[in-house]
Amino acid sequence: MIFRLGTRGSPLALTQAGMTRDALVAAHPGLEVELVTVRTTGDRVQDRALAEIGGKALWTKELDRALLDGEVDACVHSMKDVETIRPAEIAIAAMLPRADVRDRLIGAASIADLPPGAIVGSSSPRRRAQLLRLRPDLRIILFRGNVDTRLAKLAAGEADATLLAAAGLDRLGRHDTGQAIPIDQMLPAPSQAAVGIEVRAGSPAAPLVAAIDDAPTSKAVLTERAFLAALGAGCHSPVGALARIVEGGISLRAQLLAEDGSEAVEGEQQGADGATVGAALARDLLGRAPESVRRLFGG
Ligand SMILES: NCc1[nH]cc(CCC(=O)O)c1CC(=O)O
Repeated sequence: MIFRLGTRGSPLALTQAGMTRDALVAAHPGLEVELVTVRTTGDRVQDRALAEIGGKALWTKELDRALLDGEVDACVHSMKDVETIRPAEIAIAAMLPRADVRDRLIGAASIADLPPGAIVGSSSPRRRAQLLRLRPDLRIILFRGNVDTRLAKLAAGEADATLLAAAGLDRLGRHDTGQAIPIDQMLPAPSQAAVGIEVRAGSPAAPLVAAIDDAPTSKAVLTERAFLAALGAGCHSPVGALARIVEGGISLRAQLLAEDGSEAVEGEQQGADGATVGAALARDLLGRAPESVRRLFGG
């Protein structure tokens, strides 16, 4: 039997699919894994913000269909790009060990070092709001495309700086690109730096893939996703969230922002159960959020 693993075709997606294949083969010696590349709407449309054209489903829709039609046995995703609510027939069977969760700034040594009025390329509402919160003088312009495309735009002078996830840069071997921004300055996106593998619920692939699950990563990322679900967050709402395993359970930090960064609310909660912690922190933050922030969330 050949195990068919669906993936997007970007260099980062193919790297993550290769890591998944290696983990599957290590857990199941002799298993033959074939990568099946699927082009998604998110890959095709490069000139508009995702919010305008339909959101995160654009990264998964075509892969979901290939999975549900039985063309592939499993799909590899950056969990950050996977919608909070998934079709009932699809299950997240495993996550690979999480990479560096931080964002990296490329083009300046730190956020404080950016010249007054500098132009920063980013299409992420979270990064935009967090940057403007720290530096209201900055100008944020739309920057889309895969990691290499964005670095090329920066090199071409379209912006003074850009922000990218350390995880993606590291996985592409770009360990020296950019400066890591401390978590206290920029809380990462929920699920950032996590790779997840989805299967058809109840299929033979489910236990096979579950064998490579990194439990601490799954626990943290599922907590961040529970928080998002409880927020009723549209996927374009400016929100940061990071869970970590602590003695006796899980601790979750999160921040909600107004789109222009003028207002924000943040907090931290801890408990034994990730879903409970996520829901409790969502309730707490929504209860305290100023109107400019609360109206961005579905409640
Ligand atoms: N939205 C694009 C996306 N999805 C996942 C990553 C990087 C890897 C990750 O965070 O898991 C990126 C690029 C980026 O934000 O720099």
